[in-house]
Amino acid sequence: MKTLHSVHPSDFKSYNTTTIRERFLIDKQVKPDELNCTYTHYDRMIVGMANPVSNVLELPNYPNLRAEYFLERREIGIISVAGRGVVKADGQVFETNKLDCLYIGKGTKNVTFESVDAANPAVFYFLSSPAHAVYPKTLLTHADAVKVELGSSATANKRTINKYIHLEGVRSCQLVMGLTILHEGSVWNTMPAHVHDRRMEAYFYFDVPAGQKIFHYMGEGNETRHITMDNYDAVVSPPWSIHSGSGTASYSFIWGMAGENLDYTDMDAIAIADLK
Ligand SMILES: O=C(O)C(=O)C[C@H](O)C(=O)CO
Ligand SMILES: [Zn+2]
Repeated sequence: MKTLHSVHPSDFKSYNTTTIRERFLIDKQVKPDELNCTYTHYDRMIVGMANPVSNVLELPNYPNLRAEYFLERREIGIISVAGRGVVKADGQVFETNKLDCLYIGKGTKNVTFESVDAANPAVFYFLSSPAHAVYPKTLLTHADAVKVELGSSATANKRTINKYIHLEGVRSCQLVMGLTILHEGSVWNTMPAHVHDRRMEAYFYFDVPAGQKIFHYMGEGNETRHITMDNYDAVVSPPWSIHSGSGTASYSFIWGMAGENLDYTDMDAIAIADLK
């Protein structure tokens, strides 16, 4: 499993595009009949993607976890971003449609991913962080997620936030997870931008139309940089970094965090006028 190490904000200022991409971008991980994970040293979050087509894919036990099985000391949040799928967790069967979310707690020994229809295969994005307690396996449909409307068409940032795993939603030890859908004609996410010193964050962009790009902004508010991203690319955000994007078309993205607390609203906003 690939590893991403932590970066100091002072070092980040000297990074060129290639180095930023090497240190933060998780790209080209969605491949037919493959499950791929990246271990980050940001709150030990694992970022993974599974694209079962004709095979059943099992969540493996990686040697660097030094565990009996993947979820021995971890929890996992899984969101489906394409197709109809089936996730089996120690004999329990969960059927997923696009945008449904499944939480599986610590202590679950066997997790598998499969597609219902190989002609329209499922794509799963998942995040896993260390866990100290067992919370129940829970499937939350997109319809049942808490929705918050933000932004406006006038500022090209009209979007719907869907909260799945959070303090008042599906319970977890550390994971906070949901997804944001940009309305047609809106292209800016997370603007005004923010940081949260108590949590890292990862963004996974999807439903990016073919031939379009996301410009993802990172760095301290007074020292920003960008990288471009494609459909199904993920990027990690250290606690000192803004995480905001603009697309050349509307798109959606999954956000997920781990760290000190489960409070989605614990953010420090940065005024647009102060961004550099
Ligand atoms: O569009 C947005 O704004 C977001 O979705 C923000 C993320 O949810 C986030 O960064 C949470 O910390
Ligand atoms: Zn954030």
